[in-house]
Amino acid sequence: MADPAFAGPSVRAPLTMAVEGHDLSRRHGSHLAVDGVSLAIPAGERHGLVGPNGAGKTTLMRMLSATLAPDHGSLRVLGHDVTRHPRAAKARIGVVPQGMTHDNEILVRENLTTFGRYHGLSRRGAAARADELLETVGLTAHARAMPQTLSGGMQRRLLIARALVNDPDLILLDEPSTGLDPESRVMLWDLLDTLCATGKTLVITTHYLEEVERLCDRVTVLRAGRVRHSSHPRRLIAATLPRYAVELDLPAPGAAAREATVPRLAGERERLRVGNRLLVFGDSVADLTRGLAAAGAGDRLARPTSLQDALHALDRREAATPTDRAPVTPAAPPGPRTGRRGAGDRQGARHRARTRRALPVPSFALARRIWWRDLTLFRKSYRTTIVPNFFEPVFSLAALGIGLGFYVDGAALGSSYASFVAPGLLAVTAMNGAVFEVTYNVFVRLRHARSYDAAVTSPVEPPDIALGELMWALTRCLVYTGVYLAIVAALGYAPASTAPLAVPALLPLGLVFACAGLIFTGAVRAINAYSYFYTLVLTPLTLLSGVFFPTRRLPPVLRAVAEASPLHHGVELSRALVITGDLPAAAGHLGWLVALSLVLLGPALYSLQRHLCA
Ligand SMILES: Nc1ncnc2c1ncn2[C@@H]1O[C@H](COP(=O)(O)OP(=O)(O)OP(=O)(O)O)[C@@H](O)[C@H]1O
Repeated sequence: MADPAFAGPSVRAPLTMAVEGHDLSRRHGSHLAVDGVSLAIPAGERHGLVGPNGAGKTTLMRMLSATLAPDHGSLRVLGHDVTRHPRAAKARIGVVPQGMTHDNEILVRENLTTFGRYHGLSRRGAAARADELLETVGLTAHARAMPQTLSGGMQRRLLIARALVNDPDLILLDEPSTGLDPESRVMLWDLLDTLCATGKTLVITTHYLEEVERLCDRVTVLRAGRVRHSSHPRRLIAATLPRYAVELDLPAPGAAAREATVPRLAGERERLRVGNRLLVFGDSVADLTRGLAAAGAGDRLARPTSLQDALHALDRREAATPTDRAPVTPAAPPGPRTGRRGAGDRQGARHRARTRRALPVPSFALARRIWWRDLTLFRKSYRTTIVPNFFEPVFSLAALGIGLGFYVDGAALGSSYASFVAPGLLAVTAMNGAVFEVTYNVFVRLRHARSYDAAVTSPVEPPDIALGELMWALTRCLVYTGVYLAIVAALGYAPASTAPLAVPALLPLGLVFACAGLIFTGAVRAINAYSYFYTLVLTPLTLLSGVFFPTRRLPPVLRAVAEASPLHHGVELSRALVITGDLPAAAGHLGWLVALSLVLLGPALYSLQRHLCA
């Protein structure tokens, strides 16, 4: 826990405000998704965020979770400036996202232990916390299931458990009850009540407004990225409509015309048509009931006016008013404005530049947690991945080095053809062992499974993920080259005493290709693009970089290209250590590979940033 990455203050000072956001804006491309929102949420409050689809709720929630920086404005969450200290904020936040962002490659319980590790828990601590939370959300019996085999409601409960792993002070729930059965919803509400009783702050977005009435101390209504109203739900209702409502059906078509035919009820103060229903509001149940009886609709019961009714009424009034209405209750005192639109655009752009999140420095401690997650997966699936990686070079050596080599005059090469090919294939093994992990596997986690989306809601940042995946790629490189070299040595094709050095010496070659693969992964949109990477880059390199024949046999231009390639340097490095024991030659190639890997490392570490935190 000494690593500053797990940067939550060890003593949690009492806070009065959990969220303080001033004039927050965020664009997605040209679309202004959040537009000048100010939000002040006291610690311990249960705050609802509601609004129609596309209102900007999720975008705002992502800002609160410190995974998306505002373009403009200032935001402090739990006392931390989220653009400057996102890790410290995230260490104390729990996020239940809208989408199912489980890690579908590992078990239900491992999802929780892995996430606990991202939050800095020890292995034992993470395991104990996982068991406790599985019990809390009623998933103990499914601990060893794969997440995608759970029902939708159970998967959502798993997301809720994951959000609680770090015992957060602020819990952000983006539509948490979607897909839950009524019993699970009540269970969720009870759980949230229990959490709030311990002083936690909740921010919840939902389309179930009765949930907001039931759960929230305050509701903020967003529309088109702006705060329209912010108030206690019951105060908002009381300020908008009379206390009671009755609903009458207006059969379609022609509902609008039928509305006019419904006579005014006794006790009616206001009416509102919503679809094919007419809502009639009054201050007294007795008066409305009498009015209904008089109108021949005595089977209808008056009910308390709901938040949904109030929002319908407010929408209607706003639509009927040409200018924007002021909010019923301001959300928070607006912060210093710096010219958000019109003539202020240039100033806004300057401010945007200031509020952009600084690129985080990768944390080795957190990268190690990503590496550990990959190891967890590998322990389960190694039987399927190990075969191609271990045996492909061995088969190539048998077929080409030994089989085809029978017909090749070794005198021209200075050794048998098999001895010539064996160290070349060692370099190819290092390249392939490293590159596969950061291409297909990372692509799927980034674009399809979206498991990294979950990781970045913990203190893990995109460069930590990139570094962890590079470390895992190098681990594979080390294991595969080590085993292959042992086989080569057993067959007598590694005569030099320096041969064992080839395994660590080829790590920079693995790093070059892992970095290149990761940069490619950050750039491509479709998985099909890898066929170009493999067919047009890796295959020609394998065939032309001196693995199977000396590059001097190539035409001059092709030879110059082949000899500049990192694989060629890896092949020559491998031969120098495995066959001739020529350390100065090996050092030259090694230096070249180290230099190239250092050049590629920076872009590789930040290759996932724009996907995950932008
Ligand atoms: N990554 C993105 N790229 C481009 N546009 C986006 C992106 N994310 C959101 N938007 C757009 O920003 C607007 C606000 O989206 P957001 O998801 O924040 O709304 P929401 O209120 O959460 O909607 P819903 O209730 O449907 O979840 C929408 O118009 C949406 O299309």
